[in-house]
Amino acid sequence: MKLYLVGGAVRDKLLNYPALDQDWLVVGSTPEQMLAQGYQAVGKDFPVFLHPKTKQEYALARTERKQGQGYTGFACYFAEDVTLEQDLQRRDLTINAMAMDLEGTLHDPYGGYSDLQQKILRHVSPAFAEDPLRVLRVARFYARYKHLGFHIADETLELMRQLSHSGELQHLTAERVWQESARALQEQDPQAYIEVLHQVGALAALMPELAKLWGIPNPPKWHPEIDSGIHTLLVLQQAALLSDRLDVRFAALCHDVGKGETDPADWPSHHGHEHSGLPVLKTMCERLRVPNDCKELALLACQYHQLLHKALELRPATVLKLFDGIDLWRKPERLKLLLLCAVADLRGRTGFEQSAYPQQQYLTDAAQAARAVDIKAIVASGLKGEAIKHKLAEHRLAAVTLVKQQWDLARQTQ
Ligand SMILES: Nc1ccn([C@@H]2O[C@H](COP(=O)(O)OP(=O)(O)OP(=O)(O)O)[C@@H](O)[C@H]2O)c(=O)n1
Repeated sequence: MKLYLVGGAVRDKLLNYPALDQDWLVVGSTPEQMLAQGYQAVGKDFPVFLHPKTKQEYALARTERKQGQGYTGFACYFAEDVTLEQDLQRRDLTINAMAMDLEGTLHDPYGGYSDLQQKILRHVSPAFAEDPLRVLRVARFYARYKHLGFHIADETLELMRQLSHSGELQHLTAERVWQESARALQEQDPQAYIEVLHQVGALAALMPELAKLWGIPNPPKWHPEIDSGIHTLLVLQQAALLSDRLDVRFAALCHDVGKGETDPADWPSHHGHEHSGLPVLKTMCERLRVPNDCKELALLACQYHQLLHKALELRPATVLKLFDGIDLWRKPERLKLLLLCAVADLRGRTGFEQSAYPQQQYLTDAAQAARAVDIKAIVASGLKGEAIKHKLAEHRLAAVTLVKQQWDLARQTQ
């Protein structure tokens, strides 16, 4: 039997990019031989084994043929006679279809090295279409390597377009779509993932609530970029500069879904989009089985982003209502995360990329003052039940009022 390092590990080694895991390919072996050598079988559908010591993955060379629709319809053939070239041919991109043997020799039958040097994401063969998730994978690799100058080959974009319009994406499970999207959102250029999905029609198939935003105008005074879809991409880009967190990036992506609900007669204004977006976003998150932390932050960003922008004009009582609404008291970190989305929302407009956002410091100061109110002292004063709640609210209001007075004074003297 012969062993090869394959896939992402080879690609990232040649790119000098940090690789997370190492996948090995075994040519000329059988499950029985692998088990006899102490490997542990883990693959349910494919012949994959864990090395007894390193626990790295070793897969037997295989060919695959799609049967029927969706992910589960695969006929997988593995036997001692499956060659390296055959196994590499069933893979998605040429840069993922290279192998390196234990002597360090590169095996590259499909031109992966040349594509890597020319920075091209190109599919290996028509077998690409056998797993529609690959449309999302290519967009994710683009989000990862765009800053290095990579682009997607025209013929691959065309294939992605055909797959997206064929209805095949509808057969992907929510788990696979979310897993791929979550990984993509954590890449260096997450907006590039959404942009490509939109370009090939995959966004309309998987997240129509977001795809709908393209073509919907905003007032040019506040949004020189005008289009709500372009704004969404810019906001996600800014969010990625501000935070590595998936929940923040997802919330930034979704904050404006309500604009898709505005009556075109009211364009370019979107009065009330913070509220009209909520049921739409909830449906989208439930369909995609978005984890609760991401879903909750996205719903709050949708509901409160406008109020955060107006923070400096709000009465202290309204600031407290905002704090109640986001449950600042039990989840203090939320305000910080929502403010990151709000900063991204402001800077995600052409010409506003460097804008200051004093609301961030003001609300941080107000929250700190409100949270510093000593509940124990109120309880110790002998008050009971509702009276404690009222006194607490009174003290918090006084604390926020003081912060507001200091801020107003500072702004007047500037
Ligand atoms: N739908 C898929 C999934 C995987 N692969 C192949 O399996 C390899 C390993 O897949 P995976 O670990 O998912 O991706 P990596 O390429 O290792 O990338 P990452 O760095 O994102 O893990 C890929 O390189 C590719 O050759 C594929 O062709 N089609």
